[in-house]
Amino acid sequence: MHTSIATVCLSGGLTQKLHACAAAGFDGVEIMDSDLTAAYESPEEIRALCARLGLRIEMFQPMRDVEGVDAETFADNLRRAEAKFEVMERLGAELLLLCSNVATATADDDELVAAQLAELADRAAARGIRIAYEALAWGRFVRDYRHAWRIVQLADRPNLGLCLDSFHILSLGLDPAPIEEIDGDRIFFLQLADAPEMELDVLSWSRHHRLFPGEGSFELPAFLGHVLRAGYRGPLSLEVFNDVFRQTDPVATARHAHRSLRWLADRAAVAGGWEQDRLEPLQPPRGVDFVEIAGEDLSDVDRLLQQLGFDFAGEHRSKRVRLWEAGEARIVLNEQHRGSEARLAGIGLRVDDAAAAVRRAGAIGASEAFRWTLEGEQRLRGVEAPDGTQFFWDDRAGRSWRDEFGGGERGAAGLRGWIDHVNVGAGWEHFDEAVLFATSVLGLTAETSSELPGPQGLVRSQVLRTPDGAVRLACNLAPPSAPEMPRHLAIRVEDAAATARLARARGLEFLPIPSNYYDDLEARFALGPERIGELRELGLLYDRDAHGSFVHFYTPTLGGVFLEIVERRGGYPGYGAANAPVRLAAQRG
Ligand SMILES: O=C(O)c1ccc(O)c(O)c1
Ligand SMILES: [Mg+2]
Repeated sequence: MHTSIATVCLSGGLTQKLHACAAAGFDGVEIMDSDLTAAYESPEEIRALCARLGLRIEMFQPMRDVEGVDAETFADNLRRAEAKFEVMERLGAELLLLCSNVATATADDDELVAAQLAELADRAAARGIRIAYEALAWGRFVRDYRHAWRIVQLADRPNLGLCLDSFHILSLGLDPAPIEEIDGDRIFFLQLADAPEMELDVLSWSRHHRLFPGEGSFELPAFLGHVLRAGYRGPLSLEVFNDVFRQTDPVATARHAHRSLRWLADRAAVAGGWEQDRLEPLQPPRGVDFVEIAGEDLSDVDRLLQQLGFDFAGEHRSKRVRLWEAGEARIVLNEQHRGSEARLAGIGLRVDDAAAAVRRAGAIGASEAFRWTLEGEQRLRGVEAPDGTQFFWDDRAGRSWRDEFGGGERGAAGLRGWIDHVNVGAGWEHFDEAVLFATSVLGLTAETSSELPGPQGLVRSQVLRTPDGAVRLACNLAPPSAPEMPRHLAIRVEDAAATARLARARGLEFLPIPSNYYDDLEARFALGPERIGELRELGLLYDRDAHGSFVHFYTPTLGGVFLEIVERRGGYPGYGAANAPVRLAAQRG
């Protein structure tokens, strides 16, 4: 696989972008003329920089709105083209991207369009330049790649072919299967972009909301399969117009972009049954082994866990680390982090083959997590998520690392629990990347995202989980005004009311819930005075759907973390989303 990326995906000046592309491991770039025009470096200097960085200039987009116009306009377009061919020669670029005319075309006449493209191609041929014609979804007359292919066939020039762009094809709902009927040698270039489902005009959708493969709702592995089966062997090039990626660190974005291509090539290889570009198989985790909270002084978290009914399971024999347990729920408190307040720092996952998970993560470009490990201790290996949360894999069911803890008493307090879900949060600049990380590295499945009303506006929320629900992460998009939203850990218990009563008796204060909430609850579910009275007295939240019911409560926030206790009855699949506004408002105080 040859990888390429359009410079329009990244922020910064052209030379900065090129350095970022090279550092991320791309083999080539597509350059948009606006990037070159705004650069102080000459085309020769850009060419030399690319050569030094080991980047091929795969394609250059120097002009638009060329074909389907009257004779006078076309004559001027040819003059423009000659000037741009010269720039391409200086740049060392031999493939020119020509988008279908969106503005100046006056004739819906394939013969005329083909004749004009043929003339342009002949002039380009004299300079050794090839032209890739791309149907834009909002083209004046040419919007469908099959239409563009008919025109290219009519023009019949060896140096005129197609540029296929997944966005223009899939956004219009066009069937990608007939791509296989196109002669693969005439597909000169392939641009790849994903996108979320949206009700929006296609131009705005394309210019602002494209995503890297694996982050939206397009079936890109299947799409790529069609293109490869047509015989295309050119580079896979990302062309992602997105306001977030245009504002964030280009080095980080380029790495993120490269990871998305590795993911896509692997998925296409698996679906298509070919060996090339395969990664180690994805391993959906079997469960959560532990959750780690880190900070300088976690004594208030100790108190909280004791009040909730967790057992103190011991201190680590050589590190300032403590273990608390409630049945299958294991919480590690790590005080090796000077100067930081409590935060949710890591998650241990159980998999069948931890070494294979680490290899796959490395191949896809995830950063390995660093962890102090002393002689004789189990080495936990894992990776860092885009927001810095560490994920560790263990295939020994947690027994060996737990043996490193001593001096506690397991089973004393008697609370039985499981880690139900972990809210990992993500800043606005990491959200889409966090989704790709969870699917491509952790082997989780993304559910459709939803929006929860909060006191500072809607909070975008994305659940990532295993199909069996053994591992569930909730990723909430923090608003720019509150980038450090607290994260939380939800413990599932058999009886949330009993847990709440005991915790209250041990002095735990809950997040206060407004009385209006219980009036509303009674109106919605007619639970009866006794049940409502109990919920109100204990400060519990409630939800119900066709599958079952959900009772939960929240602890106060300690530093940057809080806990939630949940009880699921029947097959209730959700997270009490209806109660999120109450919780978010209560936490705001
Ligand atoms: O939005 C655009 O103008 C634009 C330009 C070049 C492309 O390849 C494309 O897909 C869109
Ligand atoms: Mg394109």
